[in-house]
Amino acid sequence: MALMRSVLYIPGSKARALDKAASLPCDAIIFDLEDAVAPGEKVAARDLLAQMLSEVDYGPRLRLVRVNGAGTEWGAADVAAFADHPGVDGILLPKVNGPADLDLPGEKPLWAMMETPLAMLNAGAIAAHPRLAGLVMGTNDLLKDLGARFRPDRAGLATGLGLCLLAARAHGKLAVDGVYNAFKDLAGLEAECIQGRDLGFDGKTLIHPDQLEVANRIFAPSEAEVDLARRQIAAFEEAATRGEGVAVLDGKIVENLHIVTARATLDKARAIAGMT
Ligand SMILES: CC(C)(COP(=O)(O)OP(=O)(O)OC[C@H]1O[C@@H](n2cnc3c(N)ncnc32)[C@H](O)[C@@H]1OP(=O)(O)O)[C@@H](O)C(=O)NCCC(=O)NCCSC(=O)C[C@H](O)C(=O)O
Ligand SMILES: [Mg+2]
Repeated sequence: MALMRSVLYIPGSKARALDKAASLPCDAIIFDLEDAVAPGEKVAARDLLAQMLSEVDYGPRLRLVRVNGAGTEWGAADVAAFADHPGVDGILLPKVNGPADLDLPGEKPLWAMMETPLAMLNAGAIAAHPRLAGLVMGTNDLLKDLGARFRPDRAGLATGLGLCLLAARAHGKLAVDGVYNAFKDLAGLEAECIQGRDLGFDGKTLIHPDQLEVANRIFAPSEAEVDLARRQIAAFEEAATRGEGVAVLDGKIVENLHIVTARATLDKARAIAGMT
């Protein structure tokens, strides 16, 4: 099972952070060449990143490179540098507007930043692209393009978040929530992680190592959820021995669909345990 609870952005220009990431408890890393890297550092960052990804062992962490957009002077060379790089698991494309933006050379899985109004309207077609592995919300750019304002309840983002989740799930793809900018405000991050988890996201993109613990905890099944999943499966199997298709547990019905969720919960808990 692909764990994506915590997905940490690291500027491709920062050698110290690139090195440090190999020991950080994140499920995935986005090595960023786009917004986190100043124009004057783009070429040097690409070279540094290519070298680090050849030399550093990032263990089980999924390694994604966010390249510059196709319309920039760096985009094509970024794709060429990483399309076949053995240290890279996937390419993350910024400001994707539609499925044609995913027609790239190479065979690596592609990830799409969902951060423009057009991407929201084309979310289904983007998620259906055969090379697309997952969607990553770019909530800063989306707020900017919508002319909306940040609010703790993320009302301005609700439609976009919902459309992208629907698209991802309709096509069996992963969906990762956007970043929480105030990286010292861990209580605010926790509230936003809970919201994203309850909407259905697989995890959260992060910008600072201090945010990892919150995302790893909130996007993992709790002990109570694991216990409930075990008891639901036991109750359902026991009902099945009596020829019944529905069990009752804690005053609530348990049907086959709940068992699918219960098994997924246990699979996720096992995958997390296997990481440590
Ligand atoms: C936000 C930061 C600029 C803060 O940097 P800094 O003040 O240097 O942090 P600290 O001094 O607290 O750092 C402590 C140590 O941790 C390492 N560190 C910091 N950040 C990272 C990181 N992201 N990954 C790995 N390691 C990190 C420092 O090197 C220190 O290490 P040491 O010296 O050994 O103690 C900074 O955190 C940062 O640059 N974050 C990433 C910003 C980024 O990537 N932004 C782009 C992605 S978000 C985006 O683009 C939005 C999206 O597209 C949208 O539209 O929404
Ligand atoms: Mg963005």
